[in-house]
Amino acid sequence: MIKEIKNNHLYWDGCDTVELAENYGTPLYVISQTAIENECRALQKDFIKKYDNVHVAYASKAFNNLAMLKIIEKEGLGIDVVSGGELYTAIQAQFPAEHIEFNGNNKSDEELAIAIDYGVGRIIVDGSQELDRIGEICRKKEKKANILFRITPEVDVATHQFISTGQKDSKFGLPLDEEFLFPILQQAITMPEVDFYGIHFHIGSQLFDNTTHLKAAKVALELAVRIKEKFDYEIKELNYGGGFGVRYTQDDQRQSYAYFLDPLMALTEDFCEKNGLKRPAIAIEPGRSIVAEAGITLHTIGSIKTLPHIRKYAAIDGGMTDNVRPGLYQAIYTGMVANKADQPLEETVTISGKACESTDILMKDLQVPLIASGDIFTTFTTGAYGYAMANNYNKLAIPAVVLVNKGQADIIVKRQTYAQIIQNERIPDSLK
Ligand SMILES: Cc1ncc(COP(=O)(O)O)c(C=O)c1O
Ligand SMILES: N[C@@H](CCCC[NH3+])C(=O)O
Repeated sequence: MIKEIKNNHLYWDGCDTVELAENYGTPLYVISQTAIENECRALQKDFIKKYDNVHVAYASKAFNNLAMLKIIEKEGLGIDVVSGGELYTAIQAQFPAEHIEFNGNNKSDEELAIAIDYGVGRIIVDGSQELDRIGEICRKKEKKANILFRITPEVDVATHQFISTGQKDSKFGLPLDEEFLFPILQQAITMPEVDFYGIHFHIGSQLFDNTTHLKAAKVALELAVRIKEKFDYEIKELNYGGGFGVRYTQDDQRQSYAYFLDPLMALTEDFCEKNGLKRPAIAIEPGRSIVAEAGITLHTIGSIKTLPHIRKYAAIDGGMTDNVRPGLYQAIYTGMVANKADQPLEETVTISGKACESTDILMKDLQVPLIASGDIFTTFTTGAYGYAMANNYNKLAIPAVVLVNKGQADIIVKRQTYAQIIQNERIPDSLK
């Protein structure tokens, strides 16, 4: 049990969250190592050990730091990175190069050069000019890169439009039009600097229905057939992306990995057999599903305001700076008062952040015990895209992250200091 209630306090992976707040301060991200390991082990069981020639690249954008990458490596998964910064972190964590996949719709020459020098396992090409630039860098360095092309499978998914990525009009992926796509594929097949592995898609995030993955897989498989017909070339790998939804509220019906992956694998095997293709390696890139539910955020309640006949606001010592998702995607979260975990729910409050922004509302009209300044407020399911999207708006410091594991707690990211917030600022001589 990751979540437990003992002595009126919320415990997370064996640690008293009220004590954590006292010891490390708030806001504080608390991440359960056990919960992350459980997700990785579910992927091992339902995918890696169940099927031949498959692998998982954790989409590290969800939560990327040295400790997390060490857990992922220990659990036998690879990673996906999308920037020089994420790649740098992976290199510092000594993450094995061959298990790194490099995505991104605008990789710079510098980023590509670092990736090629380190020898990353795959580069997912997402643009017609990128292939030339990879070729040039590889030529200069006398190296060869394994590449896939990210395509736009033209499926519309049931999620917030801001996190859907596979529709026809998208900044991600290459369009399917053969006139556009085939010359680039031909170039990849003939270029000595790259090994053309295959096709990649990622259709969106926080998905609960497997049918859109299936539709997109069919599009990718049909493309594999067209590539074989046209170029007499069989692709070696298909990457079906991530996007598996998690529980933010009780309304979110989380599905197992098998619910998505079994039909995907069945479709793939069946399609390949019927169309005379050798079944390619299959990769997936889950981010959110590995880490979201492992994480909570602790805040201290400060100012409490009652607007007569309207509502009661309780403000926390963070907000959209440590969790931008409610403001950005109208994301709904659940929470509780960690130091009153056993007490009856007696009032309705709206939890607001402290940023100077009206959209900085974390939860609207939440049922809580009688709330008081100094209470420790917990938000659940903040492990993915919480710390990862934290920002310094209003010059608030990025919170610390503590890793908890069966009663042990360890800081894995220190709280940012005010001095660190302004460390790159300078006053020009003309203003001195
Ligand atoms: C290319 C790619 N792969 C994987 C992911 C991970 O998605 P999720 O966190 O929903 O599993 C994303 C982000 O949405 C992505 O853009
Ligand atoms: N940042 C998004 C997920 C990434 C979507 C784009 N790849 C979220 O918090 O839901």
